[in-house]
Amino acid sequence: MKHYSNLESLENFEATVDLALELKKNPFVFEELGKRKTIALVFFNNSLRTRLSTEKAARNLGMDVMVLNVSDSWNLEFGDGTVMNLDTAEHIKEATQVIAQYADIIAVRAFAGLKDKVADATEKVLNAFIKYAGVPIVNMESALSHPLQGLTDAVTIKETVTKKRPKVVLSWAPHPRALPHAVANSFVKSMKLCDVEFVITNPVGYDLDPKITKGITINHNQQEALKDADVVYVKNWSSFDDYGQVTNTDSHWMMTKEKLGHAIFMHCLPVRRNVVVEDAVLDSDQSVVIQQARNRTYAAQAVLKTLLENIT
Ligand SMILES: NCCC[C@H](NC(=O)CCC(=O)O)C(=O)O
Ligand SMILES: NC(=O)OP(=O)(O)O
Repeated sequence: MKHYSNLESLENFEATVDLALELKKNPFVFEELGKRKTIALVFFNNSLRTRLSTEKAARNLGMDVMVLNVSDSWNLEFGDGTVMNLDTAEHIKEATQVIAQYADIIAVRAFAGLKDKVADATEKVLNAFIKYAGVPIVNMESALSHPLQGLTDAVTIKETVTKKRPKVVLSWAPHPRALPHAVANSFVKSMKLCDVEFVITNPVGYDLDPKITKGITINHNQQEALKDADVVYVKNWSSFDDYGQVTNTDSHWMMTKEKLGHAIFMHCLPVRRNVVVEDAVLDSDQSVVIQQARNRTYAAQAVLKTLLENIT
């Protein structure tokens, strides 16, 4: 694996899930691997979990860590041949190569703009790093995917659910803001790689990219979809068809204790209480959201270990 840009980058998904579970038991066994190696974490957007868990993962492997919030740096230009006499002070071509002078691995977070479907699909920021930096790149949530989260979610289900071929439901929830599709996309891809019965439920007009959901049951009736679920993963996303728009805020789609039944509750966090999910769910033993956040460290560590082995 040269870069971790999406879940397909992994040569062996199942082995990586198992590696993350091993690393959770013994986090420091590879602490020599990353010695004298540096990772730069570059953020174009906010973060709590990804920022801290990726840093912790790198430190567990003996790496040095640097963090750059792009909002503290120069305004970046992405255009080709632009006459840069306006607001942008530095071109992404120089910026990526310069960061690579200080870092052996670069991890990048750059969300979808949600204004232009075609533009978001080009993964402009992630791909610029891959094209120009010349070092391995890790996706910390891009326009279309959040593969560190998708990997974590498979790890969390594997360690929590003992039932063979459990029923997993991805259930859309309302949200006041337009949110990206990345988390949902990577969860779908992750579940396609796991031995589970997988169903997606969302309102009409909120179907995810059909190229990603191909072969998966989408049920627009939430009650029907949730029947006999073992795992319920809740997430909001904005409309894909009416790209980036919030066309539905129906609170009936909020997850409740009653709807959850006997299932465990998952969410990538951050989550809006009593909008996306009611308190009674988050405050119950059925919620594994904190365990999920913990597992982010070991999923990131499995990815970084694999990348480090290829550069040493
Ligand atoms: N990285 C995990 C989720 C990040 C982002 N959520 C958010 O922006 C929530 C912000 C809010 O609730 O205002 C998303 O859905 O992709
Ligand atoms: N789940 C997740 O990626 O959280 P942050 O956005 O806080 O990093």
